[in-house]
Amino acid sequence: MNKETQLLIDKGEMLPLMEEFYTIQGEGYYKGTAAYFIRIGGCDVGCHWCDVKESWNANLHPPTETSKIVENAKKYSDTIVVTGGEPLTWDMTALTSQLKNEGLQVHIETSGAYKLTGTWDWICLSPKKMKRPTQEVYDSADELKVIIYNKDDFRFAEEQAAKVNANCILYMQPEWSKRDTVVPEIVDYVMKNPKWKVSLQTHKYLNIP
Ligand SMILES: C[S@@+](CC[C@H](N)C(=O)[O-])C[C@H]1O[C@@H](n2cnc3c(N)ncnc32)[C@H](O)[C@@H]1O
Ligand SMILES: Nc1nc2[nH]cc(C(=O)O)c2c(=O)[nH]1
Ligand code: SF4
Ligand SMILES: [Mg+2]
Repeated sequence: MNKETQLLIDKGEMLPLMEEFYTIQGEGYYKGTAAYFIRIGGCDVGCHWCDVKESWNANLHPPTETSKIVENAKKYSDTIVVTGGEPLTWDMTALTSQLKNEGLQVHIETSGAYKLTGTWDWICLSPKKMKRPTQEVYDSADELKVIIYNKDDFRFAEEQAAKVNANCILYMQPEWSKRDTVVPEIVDYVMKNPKWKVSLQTHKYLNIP
């Protein structure tokens, strides 16, 4: 990559764009809502069950001008979900300020592992054991979405719930490959601990992106 491109990426004026698609938000609070997804490449958190491992290597995704991403996205939806990869790998200031200038609602899906940049209407924090979220993300998260893969994840979920702000909505979401065993455990847990809600990856049941 040439120096000029690297400089623009450092400033958030270019981003490694993996894919973009108009779909229905499948997960969490906005489940069922039409939204345009911008998936930015690059993540070194390393979840072994990650369902988008192709996103991890940023070098495989073309550096794309942030202004072009915005010009395109605004044609599709009033609600934009920025995901990845881990979007907070990059400076989200330019992307979100341009999306906000277009009057769009801007949501993020993040592990919270890196510095919180950008202006967000909705922050979905999905914390990971390997790289813990920053305090700023705990303080700003609108929803906490803990992925349940095994029994220890219930303990981790409570640990994370103790760190988020009081208004944060709490979700447990089954890890997809473990859903048959984990869903009954989540159902039981949520009935016993009703501060939690269930989130499913409904797009996978609907066979949409
Ligand atoms: C692919 S991640 C990208 C955004 C960010 N890196 C993060 O982890 O929040 C988007 C969402 O999918 C969740 N996710 C990834 N793989 C999953 C799986 N196999 N089953 C259930 N949820 C999964 C993540 O926890 C996160 O909430
Ligand atoms: N439909 C749909 N909803 C989603 N919610 C979060 C997703 C993500 O990968 O960040 C996702 C996704 O990939 N597709
Ligand atoms: S943090 Fe997100 S993108 Fe990165 S490996 Fe974990 S689930 Fe995948
Ligand atoms: Mg997904």
